[in-house]
Amino acid sequence: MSIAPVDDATLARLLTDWLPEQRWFAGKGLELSGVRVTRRAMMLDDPEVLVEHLLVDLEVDGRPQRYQVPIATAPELPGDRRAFPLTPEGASPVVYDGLRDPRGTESLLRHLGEQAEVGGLRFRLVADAPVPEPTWGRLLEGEQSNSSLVFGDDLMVKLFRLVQPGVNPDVELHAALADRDCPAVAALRGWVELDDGEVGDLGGGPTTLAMAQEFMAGAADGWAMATASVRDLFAEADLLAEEVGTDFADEASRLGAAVAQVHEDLAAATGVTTRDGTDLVASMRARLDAAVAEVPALAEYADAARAVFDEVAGSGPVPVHRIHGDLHLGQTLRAPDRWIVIDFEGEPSAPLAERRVPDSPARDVAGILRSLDYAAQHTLVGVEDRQLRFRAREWRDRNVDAFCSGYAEVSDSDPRDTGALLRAYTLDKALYEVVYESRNRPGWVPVPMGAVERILSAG
Ligand SMILES: Nc1ncnc2c1ncn2[C@@H]1O[C@H](COP(=O)(O)OP(=O)(O)O)[C@@H](O)[C@H]1O
Ligand SMILES: O=P(O)(O)O[C@H]1O[C@H](CO)[C@@H](O[C@H]2O[C@H](CO)[C@@H](O)[C@H](O)[C@H]2O)[C@H](O)[C@H]1O
Repeated sequence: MSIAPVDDATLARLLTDWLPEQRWFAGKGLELSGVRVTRRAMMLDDPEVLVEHLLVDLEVDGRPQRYQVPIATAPELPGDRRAFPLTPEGASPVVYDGLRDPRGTESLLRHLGEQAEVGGLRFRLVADAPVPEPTWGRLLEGEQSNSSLVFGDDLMVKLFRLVQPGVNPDVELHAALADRDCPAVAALRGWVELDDGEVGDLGGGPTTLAMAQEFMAGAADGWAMATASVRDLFAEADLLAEEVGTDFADEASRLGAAVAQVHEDLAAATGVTTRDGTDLVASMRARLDAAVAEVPALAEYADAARAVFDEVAGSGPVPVHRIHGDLHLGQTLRAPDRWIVIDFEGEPSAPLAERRVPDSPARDVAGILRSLDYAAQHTLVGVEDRQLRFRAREWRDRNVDAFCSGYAEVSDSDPRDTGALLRAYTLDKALYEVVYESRNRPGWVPVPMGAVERILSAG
């Protein structure tokens, strides 16, 4: 017996309740309206299950967003796993998350292996990529803005949830880095794209929907490693940082070298130009104004912060090239043999055109320096222990130095020599973090607020 797909209007109604519950939904807590299914494509038409690919348009607080949502429709939920149903209990047929159906994920991999064109979706492998053996995919359960499936032990496919017209920078920059044989990223294996005349407003060219890349089994997250090192230092009251078994300095130095390698290769692959200092700080000034408006406690720092940005504005042209753009320790992985940098998508909610503007590598360096400060300080919010505070600063300064030394071994510039520029980017990131934390983790606000104060008092 064949299964009938649920109609568009019913789907839109089900999605209105279901989307806000999804981890990757970017409009949490905001008003959701106007949910419409604007595109449907059949990915698997099996007697036991239908798997469809949907593009869903909606408004979040009055602003348009487009998501891709694979769904499965079947007589019943797949037995042994949580399927995240859209339909209420007892409904028949059931509609549920298509990425949680093994038959659905296997069909996705089969399309990729065959470089198929299905319902207008083009599945592509890079020239020398191994053709994957069909198998089902396991969905990663971390806090992600996208959804990643792992197949076997060496392939990962990430679906970009928010769909914007054009090539996603994650695929674009992984491809550029692959051309340079950059060792500090996972190998790009393929992608899925849509060249869509039907929807009309996708822009005409290819729009990236997903990226396939090498899965680094057994890799450790940079943030997890750094925070484990800090915890161990705090537990060993009598030892210096270099005497603790999990001292991070050698790793920080290797990470610095890896980030510098990524920058060298991005510069070579995408070209170096210059931007005037005034242009470069325009977004920093705007962010400062918006941050002060949202978090009034920042007002007392505003004049001093403006002076930091003015210094860069008056400094003439600054070399720029494509960079990562959203780098922090959570975007780094320590594979058994090397560090790699992941997730070159940039800030998913920013327009693609903005994310593709060349910028100074100092922005990425500042991202890691801020992250090292976070790793050292975030457990000490509200803790008065002066000894621990001293040790946290010591850990941070030691690892900032190690990271910069490692960076300077590969690059022809040492981040510590880029004074005013690095200071401006670090301040800009700390201001962004004050707003981010006040919205998401108010208890953590003192971490970036302390950094704003420190950066400005060091002037
Ligand atoms: N190539 C990879 N190999 C192994 N794990 C990876 C790889 N890329 C990403 N990951 C894991 O998946 C998580 C999410 O990846 P990421 O690219 O940051 O997704 P998102 O864009 O959703 O934030 C990472 O935190 C990391 O743990
Ligand atoms: O989701 P993204 O990876 O794009 O980044 C957002 O969330 C990050 C938190 O996960 C946030 O990072 C801040 O906290 C980190 C520790 O949890 C710390 O390592 C970073 O240095 C700090 O900026 C990031 O700012 C935000 O954009």
